[in-house]
Amino acid sequence: MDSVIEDVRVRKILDSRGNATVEVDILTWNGFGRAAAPSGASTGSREVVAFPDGGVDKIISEVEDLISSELIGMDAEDIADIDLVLKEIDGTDNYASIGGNTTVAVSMAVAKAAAASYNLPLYKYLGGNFVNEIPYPLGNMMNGGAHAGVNAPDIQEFLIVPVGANNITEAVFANSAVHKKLKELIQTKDSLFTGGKGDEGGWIPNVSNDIALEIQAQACEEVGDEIGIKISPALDMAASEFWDANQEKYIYSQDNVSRDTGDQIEFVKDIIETYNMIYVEDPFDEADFDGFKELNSLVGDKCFVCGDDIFVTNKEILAKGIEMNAANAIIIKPNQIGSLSETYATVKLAKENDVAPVVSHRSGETTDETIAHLAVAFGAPLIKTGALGGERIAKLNELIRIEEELSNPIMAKLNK
Ligand SMILES: O=C(O)[C@@H](CO)OP(=O)(O)O
Ligand SMILES: [Mg+2]
Repeated sequence: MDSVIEDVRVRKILDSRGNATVEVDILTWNGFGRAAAPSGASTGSREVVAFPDGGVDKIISEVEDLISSELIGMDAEDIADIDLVLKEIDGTDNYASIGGNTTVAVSMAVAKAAAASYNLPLYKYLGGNFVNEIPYPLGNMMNGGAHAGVNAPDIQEFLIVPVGANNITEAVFANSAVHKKLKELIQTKDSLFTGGKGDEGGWIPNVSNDIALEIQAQACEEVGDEIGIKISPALDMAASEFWDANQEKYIYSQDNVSRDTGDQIEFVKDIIETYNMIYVEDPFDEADFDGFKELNSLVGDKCFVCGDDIFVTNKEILAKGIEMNAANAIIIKPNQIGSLSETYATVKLAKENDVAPVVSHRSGETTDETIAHLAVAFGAPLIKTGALGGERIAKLNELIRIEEELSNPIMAKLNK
C-alpha cells in the first residue's frame, strides 16, 4: 500500500554536455523517487538504443502517458515486474521504440520511490542492512579521444585510484589533489595549455600518450608522498574509438604510430608493468575477445582488465567473456542495458564468477546521484564517476553521506 504508484512524470532536462535527457518522478502513496538518464559519447555498438527518433520530445508527447497509465496502481516494490511492463510497452529487444534512457530513468525512479516509501535510503533498500563497503573512486584526471578535442592523447581517460585511502573522504580529496597537481605538471610539458577540460572534468593536454602516462604517474607519486597514501594510475583506453577495422590496426594519431593486435597487447602490458597500473578498461576493440583474453592471462593477477564497450552491461555477452576468461572486471552502466533489474542480473553473474563490477557514470551526466547507491548496494569495489565538476561530485558527495550513515563502514577490498 505504502509503495503503490500514484503518479508518473517525465520531463526534459539538460545534461552536462547541454543535450536533452529525461528525468522521471515517481510518486507513491508514501514516497517519491526521481532519476535522470545519462548519455555516452564513446558508446558500445551493442548498447540498447538511448532514444528513438524524435528524441526526448517524442517521449514527452507520445510515451509519457503510455507509461503512466500502465504503472499507476502497480506497486513500486515490484521493480522486476515494472521493468517487464516497460519492455512490453517498448516491444523491441533493444528498447528502440521508447529508448533505454527512458526505461532506465523510470526503473531507477521506481526503485527510489519504493525505498522512500519505507523511509530507507536506496543503497539499504537494494543492498540490505549488512552492506558496509564503500567503493574506491576511479578519478578522471586527463581526457583524450572522444571526450576531448583535437591534439589530445588518443587514450580516452587517464584515471587514478587512491588505493591507500582509509575512507571515502580521504579518497575523493586525494583524487582532487592529484587533479590539481596535474595542472602544474601539464604546464611544464605543454606551453599552449589553456586549462581546458574534457567532458568528464579531466584536463585536456596537448601532449603525446607517453608524456601523459609519465606525468600521470609522477602526479600519483608526488601527491601520494605528500599525503602519505598510495595512489595508483589507471586507464580507460576506449580502444574501439581508434581501432581501424580496414587496416586492422590501432591508430595513435597523436603519436603517429599504429599497432596491430599483437603490438597492442605488448604495448598495454608494458604500460601496466612500467607504471604499476591497477586498472585498464577497454584496451582492445569491442569485438576483440581474444586480445582481452590474452592480456587478462598475462596481467590479470595484478591489474583489473575491465570490459566496457565489449560487454555493454549485457548478461549474455558477459557470459561469453566469462567462458573465455576475457576480463576480470566489467563496467556497469544501467543505461547500456535499459533497466535496473537487467543491470542487477549482470552484476549478479559477474560477482558469481569473480568478475569485479565497476559501477560507472557516462560522459554526459546530470546531478543524479543514483549510481553512488547502486555501487554500495551491489558491493562494487570501484566506482567510476570523475573527480570534479557538479555532475561528478554529486555522486562523490553522496558516497560521503552514505559512509557517514553506515555504522561500520570500510573501504572495499581490491585484491590487486
Ligand atoms: O567510456 C566510458 O567508460 C564512459 C564513461 O567514462 O564514456 P561514455 O559515457 O562516453 O561511454
Ligand atoms: Mg569506457
